[in-house]
Amino acid sequence: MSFDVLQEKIRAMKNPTVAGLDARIEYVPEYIRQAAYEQYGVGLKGACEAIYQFNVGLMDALCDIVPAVKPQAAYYENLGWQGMEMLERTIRYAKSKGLFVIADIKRGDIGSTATAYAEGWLSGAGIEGQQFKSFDADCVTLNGYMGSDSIKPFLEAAKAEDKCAFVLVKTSNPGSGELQDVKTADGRTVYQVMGTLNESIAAGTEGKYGFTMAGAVTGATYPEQIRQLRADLPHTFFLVPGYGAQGGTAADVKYAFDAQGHGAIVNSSRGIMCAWKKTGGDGHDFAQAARNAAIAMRDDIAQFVTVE
Ligand SMILES: O=C(O)c1cc(=O)[nH]c(=O)n1[C@@H]1O[C@H](COP(=O)(O)O)[C@@H](O)[C@H]1O
Repeated sequence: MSFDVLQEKIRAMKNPTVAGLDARIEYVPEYIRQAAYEQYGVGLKGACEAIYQFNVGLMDALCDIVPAVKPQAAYYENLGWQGMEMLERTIRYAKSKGLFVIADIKRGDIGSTATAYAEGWLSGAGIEGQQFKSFDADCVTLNGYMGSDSIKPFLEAAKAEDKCAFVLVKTSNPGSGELQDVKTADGRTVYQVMGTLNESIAAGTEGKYGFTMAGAVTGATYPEQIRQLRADLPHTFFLVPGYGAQGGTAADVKYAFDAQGHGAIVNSSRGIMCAWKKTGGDGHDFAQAARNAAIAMRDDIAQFVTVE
């Protein structure tokens, strides 16, 4: 249970960051796309193979400096069943390289349906009384705004295998305040209510670092809210997206960490994947450019946070 596995990896690499794998075909260098199209044709299959080659190159370049990857399911669903098959291969490859895999699926539904999602992404599909592995991620993102019964099935599925989940609390997007910042009768914001509910659902699952298996998503674009949530939720591990491409800085994300530099991981997707577009090259340097961007992000955050 809990976030111990991820926290250990972060400590070993002294790097509390996760590389997003939000693979759009436009992010893949021309030479990789052309090779895939020659073999498989211009279409869904060719695009999937190009993205897979790109993902593999990124993971090879990043796996000794970044502890985790976060493939966003939308970019794979976008390509139909072949995209989902490629996502499964991407997850398997990531795990073979020792990377912790956060499947960014943002699911949320009634209990029975949540159970089906949880089996699919974490514990395996239940068939004739047995569990058969499907996507087998280490962690998922959830939209828990349907309430605790939409989250609990994931925690049940995660428990058996030391997996975990991040639940949306205060998201990074411009519209997040429209509902999440609304004040309730007792003066708390909706995101505070969500964060507290989420921590209470998972109470008792704290691991050796003190964090439960139900983490929270807190966007880098709202540093004051992160600071408040860190104080409110001492047992909640934070996923902090919005660094880089969305404007979040190292000075903003520092509030997500506790005094030991534990309890949070910061995501960058486009900032790492698309780094090659800023080198002036033709894309053959994409892996080195991603690696340099990941190292720069690590060092940037290290100015403010020391992981003990
Ligand atoms: O759950 C998430 O990861 C997430 C939550 C949130 O509030 N904001 C947010 O940007 N994300 C995801 O984090 C990634 C951000 O990508 P970049 O802006 O390219 O670094 C995308 O995969 C988003 O779907």
